[in-house]
Order: sequence, then C-alpha cells, then structure tokens
Amino acid sequence: MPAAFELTHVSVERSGKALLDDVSWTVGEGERWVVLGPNGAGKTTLLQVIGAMLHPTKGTVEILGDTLGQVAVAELRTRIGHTSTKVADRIPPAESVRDAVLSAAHAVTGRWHEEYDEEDLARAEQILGEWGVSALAGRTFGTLSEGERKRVLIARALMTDPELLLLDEPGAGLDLGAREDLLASLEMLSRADDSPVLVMVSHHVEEIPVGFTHVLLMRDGKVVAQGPLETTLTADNLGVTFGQRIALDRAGGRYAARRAAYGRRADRSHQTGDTA
Ligand SMILES: Nc1ncnc2c1ncn2[C@@H]1O[C@H](COP(=O)(O)OP(=O)(O)OP(=O)(O)O)[C@@H](O)[C@H]1O
Repeated sequence: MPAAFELTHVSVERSGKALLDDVSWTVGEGERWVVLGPNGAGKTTLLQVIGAMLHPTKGTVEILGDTLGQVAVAELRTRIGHTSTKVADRIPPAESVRDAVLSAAHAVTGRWHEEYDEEDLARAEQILGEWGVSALAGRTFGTLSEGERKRVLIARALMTDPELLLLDEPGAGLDLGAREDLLASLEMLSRADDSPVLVMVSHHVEEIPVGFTHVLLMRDGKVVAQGPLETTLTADNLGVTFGQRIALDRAGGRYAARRAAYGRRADRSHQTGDTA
C-alpha cells in the first residue's frame, strides 16, 4: 500500500529548541491515526508539517507523493483538509456558516469576490447536511457554540474532498454529549469507503473514535512509540508519554485512562475482560 505521507528524521528547531526531534513516521492509505501527548509535546507542530504549513529544519517530508521543498505547497494544501483553532481564528466572526464552508473551495477564509459554481454550492450544502449543521447555514460563525463550531470546521475541511484530513484536538471544549456526537460522526467517516487518511491530535484516550487503527505517542518533540492501537496504546507507553503510572481500560472499542493506584499493576484494573 502506498504511503500517504512519510517523515524521515524530521526536526523542527526554533530559538535553539527542538520542537520536533528526529521524527520518522510513515502513514499508509486507509490508516486512521491518533497522535497523543502532553501539552507542549510538539503535536501541533507535527500536524503543521504534515499539512505542508511548516518546513522542517532537518529531514525529508513526502506528502501524497510530493516532497516538501520540491513542490508548490499551495497546490498540495488543496489536497489536505486541516482543522485547528488557528483555522477557526482566521474565519471572520461575521462570516455565514455556509460561506465559511464554501470558501474552502478557494482555500480562503472570508468570502470576498471569488466565483463559486453550482457544484461548489451543492457540495457545501451536502457537507453541511452530512455534518448535521444545515440548520446553521445562515448563522454567523462567531455566534456558534464550541460543538457547532467544531462540526462546521470539519465540514469546511472536507469541502474539497481531501485525500488527507488533519484534526487538531477536535474534541477540546466539548461537553459529553457533543463529544460523543462528534466521535460517532468520526467513526462513520473513518468507516466510509471514500474516507481520507485521518490523523487526529488529542490529549485524551477517551477521544479516540472507534475505527481508528494506529497511535503515535509523543513527548518533548520525540516519538515515544508508534504502531497499531492494540499493541502500542498500552499503560506502560502512556506512562512514559505522560510521566506517570497510568491504568488503561478498554470497552466497546473505546479507551479510558487514569492515574494508577500506587503499587498496583498499571494495566489490570477493570471488569469487562476487554483489557488494553
Ligand atoms: N516559534 C516558536 N519558538 C519557540 N518555541 C516554540 C515556537 N512555537 C512553538 N514552540 C514551543 O514548541 C513546543 C511544542 O509546541 P506544540 O504547539 O507543537 O505542542 P503541542 O503538543 O501541540 O501542545 P498543546 O497540547 O499544549 O497544544 C511548545 O513548548 C511551544 O511552546
């Protein structure tokens, strides 16, 4: 299976500090990855590199068959959907939800004098419907709740039918119901035949949607572990990543983590028999 992207010995340095430190990572077609790590681990920086928004200080980056540094990034970026608070901050608060999604067709935030054809308009309506936000189409982006905003941002990221979808903390700030709604939608997306390759950044194992296949664990700009969820998302690896003893449970394909009680084995602590 061809790689969707491949990072080889990638480092990003700023002010003498390594934000990413010798990261090598290959993601194949059909894979759904979650990137986990504590605050400041370098997760957003990593997503910026994969999104062709940031060039590494060292190493090589191949994305969708192109090599960063040898390709027009503006063209490459149209093949990548990217949601993050940075994207949300660029959308004018007075922009309608419909236009916030539609304007992704021209890779702009804030509709101006661009021309949109019937196909663009139909695609925007379709994607608003698929993400359950059609009723909000006429509202202004600035009036949305956090949960509504997250769904609109994903709809916007999917507007151009990207081959790669990057989600930076899509569950942050959501209440329990909104988080579960979002996870159900991401599970459906991950199972769809025409789904893009998915990479989601999170702080919490509880936010890993069913259907995700792989995990990359980061700390201090370095990869702690990477591989299939079943074998890589372990209490021991989480313990190293977050710097504490962790107990990890799995039930119904979902995960839950907490600090392990002192003196107990970290990964033996639940009743379902579905231990991770
Ligand atoms: N331009 C910069 N110059 C120096 N340090 C930077 C710069 N940009 C980011 N950093 C630092 O790099 C580290 C990694 O940042 P990054 O945002 O990638 O982490 P993160 O894992 O996404 O964090 P969080 O979970 O808190 O969002 C942080 O310590 C941050 O302060």
